[in-house]
Amino acid sequence: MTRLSVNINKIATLRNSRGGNNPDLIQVAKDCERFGAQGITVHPRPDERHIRYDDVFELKKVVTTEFNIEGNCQEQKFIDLVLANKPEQVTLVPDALGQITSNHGWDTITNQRYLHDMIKVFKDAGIRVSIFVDPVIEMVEAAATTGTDRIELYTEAYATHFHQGNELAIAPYIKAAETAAKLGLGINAGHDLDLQNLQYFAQKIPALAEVSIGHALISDALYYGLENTIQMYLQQLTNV
Ligand SMILES: CC(=O)[C@@H](O)[C@H](O)COP(=O)(O)O
Ligand SMILES: NCC(=O)COP(=O)(O)O
Repeated sequence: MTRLSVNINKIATLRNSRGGNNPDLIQVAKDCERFGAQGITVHPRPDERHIRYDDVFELKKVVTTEFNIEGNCQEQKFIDLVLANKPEQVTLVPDALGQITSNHGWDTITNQRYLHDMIKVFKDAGIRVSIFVDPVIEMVEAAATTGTDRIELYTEAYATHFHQGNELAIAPYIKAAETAAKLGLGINAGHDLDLQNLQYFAQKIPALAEVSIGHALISDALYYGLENTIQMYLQQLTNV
């Protein structure tokens, strides 16, 4: 069954908006796992707009499922943070500093040598590596020679077109996943997945190991409550 990793960036956004510790990020992470989350994902960005570097050290102490740290390894501070905390997984994302959110995968062809060397650093530390890629066959093929354990398919395009009624938007993701599986790569996915588009995606993508979901899930929790919401997302991943 595809694992659900809850991205708690937006809990930190709410906390930081008033400068205190409410909501308590660490307690929310523990509660997410208690409610059924099979992983906790965070994406500390250099401007610490939501997840702060210090949060990662505190989360490492309490996360008992799978801890997934996302970020741009072109920042030395990120490399040091990951190596100091040794999460189960690091997901390398090529975000520029000023981006409002992640909006593209790696060019695994032009960054082949760089990614190969960076991935080795994390794998030598015993950390599983996933790299964020667009559903483009050539990018998936080049990902396979970087040494990465997994790819994370960037799903914004799927999510956007799905909401416009275009289920054909899944096609490039199926081809990318089939190529990844043939090349021995694990398959994760994330960005803009939600209660409406998740089940169809999970049904169509072979061997989908993990989805990391944050923005929509935390937004849904405002209406349904966090425990209910996590259960609703898990339900979408059951028997697909
Ligand atoms: C890599 C990705 O698509 C998301 O995990 C990203 O972490 C979202 O970042 P924000 O929560 O800052 O939008
Ligand atoms: N890697 C995707 C992730 O962690 C959460 O993305 P989103 O659900 O906040 O768009």
